[in-house]
Amino acid sequence: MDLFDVTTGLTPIPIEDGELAFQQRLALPWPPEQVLARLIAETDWRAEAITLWGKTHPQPRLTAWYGEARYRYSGMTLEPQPFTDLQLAIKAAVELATGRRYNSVLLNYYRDERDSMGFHSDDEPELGPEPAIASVSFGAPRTFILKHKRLPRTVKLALGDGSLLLMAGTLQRHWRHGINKQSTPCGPRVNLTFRCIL
Ligand SMILES: O=C(O)CCC(=O)C(=O)O
Ligand SMILES: [Fe+2]
Repeated sequence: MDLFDVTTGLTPIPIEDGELAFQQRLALPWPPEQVLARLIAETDWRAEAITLWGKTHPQPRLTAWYGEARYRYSGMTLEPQPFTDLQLAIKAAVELATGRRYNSVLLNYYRDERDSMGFHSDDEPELGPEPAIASVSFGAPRTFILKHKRLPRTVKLALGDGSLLLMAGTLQRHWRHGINKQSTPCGPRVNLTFRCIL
């Protein structure tokens, strides 16, 4: 099956050493601002700690892990909570749009312009060698930055309200991605990355 079949509405973004595809607006039964408000209110948000240079800090955003599988990253094991009805509805729309199945979701809540996500690859062994990771964003647009691990290449994408970004193929092996703090004030944003834990 062609991952980028035009009938999915996903448009490939040409990139070396990986696959990326983008859809401005994922088809959902509710307007994105309603989904954002419900995700903020209904998610069991956690302020996980990170250790940098031997010092422990709260992560600069809130997170939550839902679905059917345990997840280990950065030395933490996240026990999942069962998918909510809203997450299942978003997951169904994402599966239809991407032609792939997912069994888990990581939610990130960027409360304002000061929240961020450090550069990383989603390359944990339990995701498999060429994971499909579907990223859905609600709320304030933020700039998603991809940096190649060896080549001097940077790709910037504005991930707007209700958008869908699919990362696939060898992308995680060759690129890191992250979201920087920004100086321009902005409202809240919630991002969901649907994954398939093997
Ligand atoms: O918030 C985003 O767009 C990125 C999220 C991300 O990279 C992740 O959850 O692994
Ligand atoms: Fe990521």
